[in-house]
Amino acid sequence: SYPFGVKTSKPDELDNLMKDLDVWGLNLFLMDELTEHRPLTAVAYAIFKQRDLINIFQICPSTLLNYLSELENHYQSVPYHNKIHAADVTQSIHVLLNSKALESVFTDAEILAAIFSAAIHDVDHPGLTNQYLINTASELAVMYNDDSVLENHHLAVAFKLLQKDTLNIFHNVPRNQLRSIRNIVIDMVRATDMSKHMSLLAELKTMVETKKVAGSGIIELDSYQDRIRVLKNMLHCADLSNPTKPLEIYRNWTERVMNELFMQGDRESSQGLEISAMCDRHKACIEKTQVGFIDFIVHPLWESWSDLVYPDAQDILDTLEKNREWYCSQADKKQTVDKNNNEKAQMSGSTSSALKK
Ligand SMILES: CCc1cc(COc2cc(C(=O)Nc3c(Cl)cncc3Cl)ccc2OC)on1
Ligand SMILES: [Zn+2]
Repeated sequence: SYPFGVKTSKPDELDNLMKDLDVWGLNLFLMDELTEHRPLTAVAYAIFKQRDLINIFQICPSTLLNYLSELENHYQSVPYHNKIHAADVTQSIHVLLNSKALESVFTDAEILAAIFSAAIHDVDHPGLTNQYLINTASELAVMYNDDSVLENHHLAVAFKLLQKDTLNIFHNVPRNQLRSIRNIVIDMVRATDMSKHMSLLAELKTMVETKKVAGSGIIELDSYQDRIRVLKNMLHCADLSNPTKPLEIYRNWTERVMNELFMQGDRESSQGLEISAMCDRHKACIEKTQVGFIDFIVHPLWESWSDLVYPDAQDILDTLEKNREWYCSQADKKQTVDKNNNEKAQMSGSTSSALKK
């Protein structure tokens, strides 16, 4: 049967899982299984329906399903930057948009742009970093002059698909409104480039310091610049949300992203290139990498976001801090094991040499 626009052999289980569409920590790996590997189409369609975007923008349901399906087909089967990640970021931004502090702050067009941006933000990702594509003078790097190469490519692929009449979900959107939606989407997806992280976080911190709040606790965003700053940071937070999810889900994402980075390291090694940071499967310490990732990137960002929407993101921040402690204890445990093994190796080395004498 076809509930939520996708085929499933387990309609009741899928129906049950979809009840958690608004919950932080929805299991998108289970969603992938129950939708027979169409998690993005199922999740994005359900969100469009729940937010009434289909009626508000007069979107033809079959065109929406065709577009989402085609978009999903253009996600490559790489370990991390695949359609499950796209579904995860789409569902995550959907939950962030529901923050009480942001209630009725954004227009329907801004909400449409945000959900659409999340769904498309990594389409046709090759499982390689911008730096690798630049270092190897790849087609994409030449096409985009080494500037946010992947992010520009994701945008171009997603908008190219819209040029087909059977896929153009914006067919009935007034031209000037489509113009502003396209500008927001381009700004948001370009802001997922990790090289923009520090400037994006600085903008968020400034907004928190100068935050204007109505009596109700709802944030007031007067200028377009402020609104787009919040939307860019929102997608960036959703993109960096793995460490804030339930531990077993987080650990699955860690395994996937490290596999993808290690595969790139293997390629670099076989091409005689220097292996990029974190990409050497023989040297990386996965637990330490995650603790560093949280301490230097993820926690600073989520601490600022939780200040902006205080107190709506407290539980998310708590989970992040608990997960950090778990990876830290794992790193310590690994350190102890390695130390013991080294001591044993030395012991056996010294005893065996003593025996030889
Ligand atoms: C900077 C420290 C660091 C950490 C890692 C591996 O950990 C992770 C890294 C990322 C991660 O870097 N994701 C990412 C984003 Cl948000 C935007 N553009 C490119 C990428 Cl690769 C997403 C999830 C992770 O673990 C669950 O690689 N480098
Ligand atoms: Zn992403």
